[in-house]
Amino acid sequence: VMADWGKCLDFGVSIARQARTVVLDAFEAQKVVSLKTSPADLVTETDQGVENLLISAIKEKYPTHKFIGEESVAAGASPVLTDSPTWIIDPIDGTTNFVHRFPFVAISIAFAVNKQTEFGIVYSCMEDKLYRAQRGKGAFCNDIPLRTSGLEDITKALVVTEIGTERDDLSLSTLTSNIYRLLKIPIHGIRAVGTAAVDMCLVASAGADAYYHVGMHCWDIAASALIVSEAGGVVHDISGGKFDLMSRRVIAASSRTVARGIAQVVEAFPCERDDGLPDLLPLDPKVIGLNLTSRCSTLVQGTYPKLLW
Ligand SMILES: O=P(O)(O)OC(CO)CO
Ligand SMILES: [Mg+2]
Ligand SMILES: [Mg+2]
Repeated sequence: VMADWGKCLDFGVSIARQARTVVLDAFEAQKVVSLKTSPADLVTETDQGVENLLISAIKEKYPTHKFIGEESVAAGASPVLTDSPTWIIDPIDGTTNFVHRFPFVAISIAFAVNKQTEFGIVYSCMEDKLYRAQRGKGAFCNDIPLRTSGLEDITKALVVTEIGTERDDLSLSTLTSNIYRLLKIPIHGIRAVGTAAVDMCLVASAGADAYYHVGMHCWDIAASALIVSEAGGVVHDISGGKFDLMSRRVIAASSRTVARGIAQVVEAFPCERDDGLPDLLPLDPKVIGLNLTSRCSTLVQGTYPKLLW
């Protein structure tokens, strides 16, 4: 007998709605911003607050369930996916957008059992779009069924990717040469919304034809990967092979043909797996604000005068 996790999904939706009100309340306010892995990898008190709110609500209802949460991992928790029921949480996907008030931020919640995603929820907060999918039961946005575009011809594709937070030469040159080679195919265009979860939900809802990236974490893409496949799309590794949730490499597309076309031109840069090297994220993020580090002071002071710093 296959377990039906529908009740769990409903609970996830109800806490995502609560969490959205916290995000909305904080959106216009001044934010205390800290750094994680790079001068462009930001976190705020709201990220941490929303994650705590979600995890404590789930713990109360399902005391035996496990968690992989972005900010818990940043604080030292180990992101290992076991066969136990596990909630994979990104409390704010699009923190840079959130900090700048660029109005696309999402709460991403996935639920996996036996390492298989059973449901995914992506709440695009400012748009008030609640995307969800349950394995084998389709994908929806605000209760409207979703279907990918089905596009086969890559030369007509609108492709979404992210710029990411890596700022080393190898990552940046791979990132820009990938975009260059895609544009040279040619394709219709490249977009980056600033939240991988929403990017992939755009593929699920046919606003875009494909998404690819190297360097996202499982909490960025777990929920939306299921939403894409339940909407009739395909989800692959960047090589075109089988998707691996912990590998940080993904192509989500309207069709196998478009996915293959992207896999042919896109290269991966080395990227530590989520389950292999938990020390990737430092335990003690540097608080900027008054304590500006020299490597980010120009960026911070010169570019974002409206913020707390
Ligand atoms: O804002 P977050 O959760 O760090 O995620 C980003 C990763 O670059 C966008 O998906
Ligand atoms: Mg994220
Ligand atoms: Mg996040």
